Amino acid sequence: MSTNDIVMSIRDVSKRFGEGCEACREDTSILNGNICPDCGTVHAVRDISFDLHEGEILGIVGESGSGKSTLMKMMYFDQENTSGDYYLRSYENGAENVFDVSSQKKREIRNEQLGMVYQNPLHGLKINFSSMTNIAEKLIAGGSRNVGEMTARGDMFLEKVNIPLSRKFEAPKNFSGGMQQRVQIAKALSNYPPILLLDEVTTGLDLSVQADVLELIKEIQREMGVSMIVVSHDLAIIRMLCDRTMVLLNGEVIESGITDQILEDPQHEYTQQLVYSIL
Ligand SMILES: Nc1ncnc2c1ncn2[C@@H]1O[C@H](COP(=O)(O)OP(=O)(O)OP(=O)(O)O)[C@@H](O)[C@H]1O
Repeated sequence: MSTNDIVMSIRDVSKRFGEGCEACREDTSILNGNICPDCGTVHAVRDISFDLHEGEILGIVGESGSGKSTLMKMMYFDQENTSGDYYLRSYENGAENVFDVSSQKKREIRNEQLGMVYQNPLHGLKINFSSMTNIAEKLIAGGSRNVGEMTARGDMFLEKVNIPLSRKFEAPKNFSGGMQQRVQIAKALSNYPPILLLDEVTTGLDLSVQADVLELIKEIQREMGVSMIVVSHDLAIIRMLCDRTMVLLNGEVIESGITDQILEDPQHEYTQQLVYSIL
């Protein structure tokens, strides 16, 4: 990592499901979509590189199966990469490939330097435990021990995401979908990670609830200056939130740049279809 304001660098990252064969490892142009016609290996993510800058929101857009979630899971160590490098400014000032560090160090990075908000709140929350307990769990994992401080931090973040404090000891299973996402956001932010990863966080919510959650994300970015990666199949959401955007198709980046430029002058035929579909 070189430039000072880069908080994350991804270099030539790939993920294959399957061993691959001589044919598809040497020449990915033989793939049918992202699948090798000879051996059936899925090339879910192929040689992706990008930088995330301090305070920016980077969008990753593409249709179902294009590799968005797989890429996000690798960044949060939910999934192992097949090849490539991953650098974080918050870890050894970007000098070490964090794909290669021990599993204990990866856990520390997850707990202290990254926040993740999943499409399905069941993946990010213990749905039967209270919102406050969910936040405390993340804080303890990040090294906190002082109960008073943890409670104060929990209150602060629940208020920030508009969860009434009168309900902080209630389990999120009793909450609406929008409220569950807001608790997930509070939990993900509670250790003040420099980077927040958001994977299809408004998919499945009513339009008005979706708008509230998107507004909250923008507000948090403005207030806290946290850098974000937003994955969505919906270009309208990307347009609302993201400074820069990468378009994925069959595991590859086919276009990237300033979001407004991509929307105004899409170069790739697939991006043109995406853009025209929201006009
Ligand atoms: N565990 C797995 N085993 C085999 N193939 C997988 C696995 N996980 C994902 N894939 C394949 O990898 C490709 C990329 O999937 P991924 O979930 O990353 O796409 P996506 O763009 O996030 O789609 P969606 O929006 O539907 O979640 C798909 O072809 C998918 O079938």
